[in-house]
Formats: sequence, C-alpha cells, structure tokens
Amino acid sequence: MRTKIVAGNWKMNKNLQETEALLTELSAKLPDTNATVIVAPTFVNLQAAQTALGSSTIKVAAQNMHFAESGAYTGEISADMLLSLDIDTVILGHSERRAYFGEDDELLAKKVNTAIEKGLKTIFCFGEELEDRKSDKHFDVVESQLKNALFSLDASAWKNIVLAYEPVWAIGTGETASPEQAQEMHAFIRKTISDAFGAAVADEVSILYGGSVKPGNAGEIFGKPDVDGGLIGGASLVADDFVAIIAAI
Ligand SMILES: O=C(CO)COP(=O)(O)O
Repeated sequence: MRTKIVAGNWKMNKNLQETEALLTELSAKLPDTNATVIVAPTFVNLQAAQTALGSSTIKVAAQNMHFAESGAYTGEISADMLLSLDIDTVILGHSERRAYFGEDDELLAKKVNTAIEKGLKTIFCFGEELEDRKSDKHFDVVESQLKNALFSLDASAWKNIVLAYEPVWAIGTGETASPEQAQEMHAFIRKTISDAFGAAVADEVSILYGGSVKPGNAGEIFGKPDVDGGLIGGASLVADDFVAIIAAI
C-alpha cells in the first residue's frame, strides 16, 4: 500500500506569527485521514512550527538544503541542521529553485544523495515547461530529470523518496493538468521507475501531483490510480482550503 501524502509548500510566505496562527488553526481543523499531512514553512520558522504543532500528527518539512556536510556556504542549510531540529523530510528540485537559483540536475543529484545518506526523506520535484508540452517533449523531459538526479541511487534508497510531478505551466497559474493528463504522466513515471529499479520499487513509491490543486479539483485529481496525493502551494496557505484538500484524499 502506497502512502498517501498531502504536503503544503509554503514557499516564501508567512512570518513567525502567521506561521503559528496558521498551524494552530490547521491542527484544530485537521480532518480524520489516513494520509500523511506535511507542511513546509520557511527555514527560520521550522522550529516554531514544530512547537506550534505540539502533538499534532502534521509533520514539518524543509523546502531545500545544501549538499555539503558543513562549511563556507554563506546562507545555506545542511542536512545535519535539519536533523538536529527533528526535521526528517526535505523538498528538493522545486521548479522555482531550478528557475531562479540555477539548480540543475547535476546539483540536485548531489543534494538527493546527501539527503538519502543522512536518512532524510526526500520529496523530489520535477516537471516540464509549457514549451516542452507544446512540442510533445514532456515525457522525454520528465524521464531525463528523473534519470539525471535519481538513477544513481540504490534500490534501497527509494523507501525514502517521494516524487512530486509539478508541470511548471500549472504552478501558481490557476491552470491545472487535467486529471487525465496527471494520470497519464504519473503512470509514465511509475513505468520509468519500474524499468530502472523494478516493479516492487515502482509500486511502493508515492507520486504526488502539484500545480494549482484547489479544494474544487483535488478530489478528481486524487481519484486517479497513480496519483498518491498532492504538493500544494497557494491553497496550503489558507487553513480551510488546505483542510478541504486533505479531506478530498
Ligand atoms: O509549486 C507548487 C507546490 O510546490 C504548486 O503551487 P500552486 O499550488 O500555488 O500552483
């Protein structure tokens, strides 16, 4: 049985007080669910987020990390720093990191390797741009993103990998992949993983969809057989919307 996951990527939103207020509201309103619920606030609020959540089942993840153990990397955060706060999950490869901070497949492979070595669970994001889809290259692009960053892993590493397919054209645009487009790509991703690592690995890996998931479309997208949950941006910043998305899984 694959783990169902609903994760909120808060990006560069919510200051300390807003973080505490949103998490207090979220834990009060959290519906009964079998899904793992994760929030990823900004680094500076990770510890406050955990305190605000108290004994809630909601987990806290980081949005990024550096690949190096430690050292002269001004402004960066290491795996050990996250682990020392009891953070065991990190998002890597988000399209905004790729587009605005120059993160490429080679760098992401290093980050993923470090995260896995350190025992961090990794939510690995990838997805094609609009031009790729228009020119019918979306499957090739996704396959090469997966290959370049993840294919040097041991099969045993996959128990700590979650995949998040986020077509760039659907992020923050209000435009979402149709449930059929999401299913088609998720099935392709699972087959790609199966061909490389075997069916047992592919059957167990959770593949999340991200890109303008809202309360109104979550149920239909999550209803597809290869969609195991969502990585939610904008709608995760509003407690009632995030709660409605969790209830839809
Ligand atoms: O980038 C995303 C999650 O990582 C998706 O963002 P939106 O839900 O705002 O489109």
